[in-house]
Amino acid sequence: MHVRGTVAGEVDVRSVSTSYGESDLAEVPLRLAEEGDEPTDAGDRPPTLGDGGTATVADGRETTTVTLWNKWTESAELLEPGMELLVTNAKEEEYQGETQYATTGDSYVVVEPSFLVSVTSIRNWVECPRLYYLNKLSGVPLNYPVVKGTLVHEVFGDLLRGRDLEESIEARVEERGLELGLLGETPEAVADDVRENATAIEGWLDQGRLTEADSWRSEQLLISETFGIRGRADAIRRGAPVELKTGKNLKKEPRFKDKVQAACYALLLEEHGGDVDTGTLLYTKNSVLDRNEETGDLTPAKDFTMGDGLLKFVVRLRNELAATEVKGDVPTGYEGSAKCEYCFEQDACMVVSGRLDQESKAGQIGQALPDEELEYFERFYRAIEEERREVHREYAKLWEQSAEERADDDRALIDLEFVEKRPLDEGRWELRARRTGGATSKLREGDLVLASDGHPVRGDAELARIERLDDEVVLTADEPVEVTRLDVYPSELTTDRLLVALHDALLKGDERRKDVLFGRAPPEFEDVDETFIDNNDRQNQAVTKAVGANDCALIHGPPGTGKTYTIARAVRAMVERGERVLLSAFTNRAVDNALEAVLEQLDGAIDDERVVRVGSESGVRADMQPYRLERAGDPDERVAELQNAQVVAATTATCGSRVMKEQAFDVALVDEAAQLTEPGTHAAINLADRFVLVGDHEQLPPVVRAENDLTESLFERLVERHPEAGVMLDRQYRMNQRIQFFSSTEFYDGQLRPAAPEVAARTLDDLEGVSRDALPDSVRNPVSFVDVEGDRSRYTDSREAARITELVEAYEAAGLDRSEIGVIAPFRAQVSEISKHVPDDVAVDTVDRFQGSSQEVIIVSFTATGSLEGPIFEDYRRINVALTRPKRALVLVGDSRALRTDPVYERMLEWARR
Ligand SMILES: Nc1ncnc2c1ncn2[C@@H]1O[C@H](COP(=O)(O)OP(=O)(O)OP(=O)(O)O)[C@@H](O)[C@H]1O
Repeated sequence: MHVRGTVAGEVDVRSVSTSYGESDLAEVPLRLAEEGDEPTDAGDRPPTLGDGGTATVADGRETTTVTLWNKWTESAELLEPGMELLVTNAKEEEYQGETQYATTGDSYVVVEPSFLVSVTSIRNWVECPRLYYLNKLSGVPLNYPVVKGTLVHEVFGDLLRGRDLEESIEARVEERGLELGLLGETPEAVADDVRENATAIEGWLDQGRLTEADSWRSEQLLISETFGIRGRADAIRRGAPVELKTGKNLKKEPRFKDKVQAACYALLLEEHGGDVDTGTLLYTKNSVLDRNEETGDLTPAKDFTMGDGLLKFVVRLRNELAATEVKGDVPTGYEGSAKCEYCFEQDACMVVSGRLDQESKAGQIGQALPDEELEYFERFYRAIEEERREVHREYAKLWEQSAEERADDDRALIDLEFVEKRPLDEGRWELRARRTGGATSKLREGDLVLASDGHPVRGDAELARIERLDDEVVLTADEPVEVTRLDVYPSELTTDRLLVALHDALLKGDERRKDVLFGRAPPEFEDVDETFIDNNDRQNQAVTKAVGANDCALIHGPPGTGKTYTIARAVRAMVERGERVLLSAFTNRAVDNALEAVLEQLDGAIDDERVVRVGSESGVRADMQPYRLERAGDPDERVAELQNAQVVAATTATCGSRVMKEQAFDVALVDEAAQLTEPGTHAAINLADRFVLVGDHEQLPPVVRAENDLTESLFERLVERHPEAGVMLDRQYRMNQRIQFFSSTEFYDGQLRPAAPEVAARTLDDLEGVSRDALPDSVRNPVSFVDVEGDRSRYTDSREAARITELVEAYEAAGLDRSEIGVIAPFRAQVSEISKHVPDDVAVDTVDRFQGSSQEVIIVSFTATGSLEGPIFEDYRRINVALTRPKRALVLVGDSRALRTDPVYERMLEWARR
């Protein structure tokens, strides 16, 4: 029986005498999880307690005592009230009329099981908890051993999938052309190096194949909901894990930390029904060594027996890590037994400890950062870790939510009909499935997803890339899965990069930059005596500031005010001054938009080859593909392409990649800066001497899961701190004057004005073949309100949807093309509801997907009836975005009685009905 619940009080740890001698025990008061809080695995349900049995009832749940015996007391010592605890295979005991539980010889004790620790983290932790922390802060750098290790792993996977050795080496080395170029390596030398390692693998595989019973699977993504561990095993042979190490090991036994890693996979496999009693470590370098020079055991493959004791030890290690993270503690190194004098990272460790003024076993060197910087670091470290917890909750939803719930939440595509699996040339697979029903989802072409045969955790699942997504789904994956379901794969990559950006900004950051960021010095500007834009004063001022900034400039651009145009003009001016420019933004779409405008501005001012777009093939828009930096190929050529580029465009996330982190720029221009968290902004501006942030803090805030310091952008903070560094663009080129009015008064102190009379006066009549006279009276004006008494559902409104369908038809009848109409709704459910009724070429979506774009006509569905609990669009900034998308006509559809209960919406109603 599994017992799961929340620690409800202090844990009592003590020793007692038993018939076996002295034993340790810990008594944990536990508030049991209710049935239904738990995954619905039959048989493993939490116990239902009978009437009489239990001691106290808190929060309507039963509190009981769970006794953890012997070594598990180590995990018990980590517990604090409020933490989650899971005990597997517990036994039930009656004590003074109360039902209690205790561990048995088969039990595992898991602290915070929903904190999903990666196998790599556990491996780092066993080496040294402090090392684990340092790795988190500084990320994986671009260096040859790392790249070589990746290559050898890739070739190993290829060999297992039956690819020819030479073909694999050649292809894999070619794929990493750019990285190898940056490292100054030649393909020949790298191929030799990889070949040496791979030969060991091949030889060993050939031996292995002698046995009939050998069954292999290359890489497998495994997630354990019981142990709270996830990872990707290099290979599974006859159900047991095989781990590849590119180093040497001359001992008979695998290294302890490697065993720990293999044991993690064993736990994962056992949860998936396996029974694992051995593990294999393959030290590829061993086979290269010269027998005459080295003594010891040169066999590359080392098997070991996976005892129960090791598996339990690994779970305790994991518990240590999870408890530390959940409490928000920083490891000191004293938790483990590693010796600092043997550690390669000792110096780095001391520097970080010294600068962040942290206790550490290695000691400290150097001077601590100023207090405000330390406070900033700690605040954001905590915020990022909270964000990570939210990502972990996303993982937990993979098993906590039913397939239908996930589909409704837009996190999965379910009920696919498997069509076929087809082997591809490189040993990979193409998987095809048909969509049944018209389900929409967040998933997009190019996304990495969990493809499964029914359940992403309990079934057969593998990471796959969506190649095509229409009526049919086409995926590529390393292993064939009979796919019937796709799930959004939560990723910690973004969180990891935020942490590294924070670390780099504070610990490697320039002092002058930090003086400005922390308000210790005002930003400085050079005089620039040149007119860049002659028909718009503020735009001209903005470019002047951007060009003349020694530190930073801030361009505040309300909707349609020519932000992109201004950025492009500034980039041209910088390029003409011979500067190297990084062009960045939060989304790929914004990067491509800005780049398009820059190319238009540059118009031959520099060679096309000197403009480079860094991003994945699926992320970059089709018309920008010619500028996309190809990663594969000849290292020298690839690296020259990047180094010679004078303008490099990439998302802020990509700016945190290993390749981009090696680049340096004179200036970084960041669009959509108000949508970026502070560390997210650092990722881009860390790479440049000066920076220009462009955005609008009255539109969408940063996209984060947790509610904390990450919700305010660096842009917004700096606009407040250094108003003198900012310029607000005030002329808009988009909206009819009536449309613009509400947003201008409500959000921009009435400062926003039409840039020209033609803009102010634009109506649908200007469009060819469109006549407003053909429209119903109620929507003839540029702004109108259509009152619909709602249907009282929470997230949908069928009456509004029906009315919107009629409106779309009316616009069409008046001569408007359907693609000129956009419909915005606050909830995904209402978006689906409306999409069912209106034709496909009408864009229907939530506000977030409309930011940065515009349409001739926008219809907003408010989806509220009766009373409002708060702003419908969560945040007034969202309504600002919705109302400023149209150029010529805006129709608000909603229940006026509900809207009137909120002062902002009430003013909006007055305006719309005027
Ligand atoms: N100074 C200018 N002179 C003439 N046209 C301009 C000027 N500035 C901007 N425009 C035009 O106004 C339109 C909107 O400009 P742009 O796309 O740069 O706006 P934006 O502020 O980036 O929009 P959004 O708020 O959606 O991000 C474009 O067609 C652009 O060419």
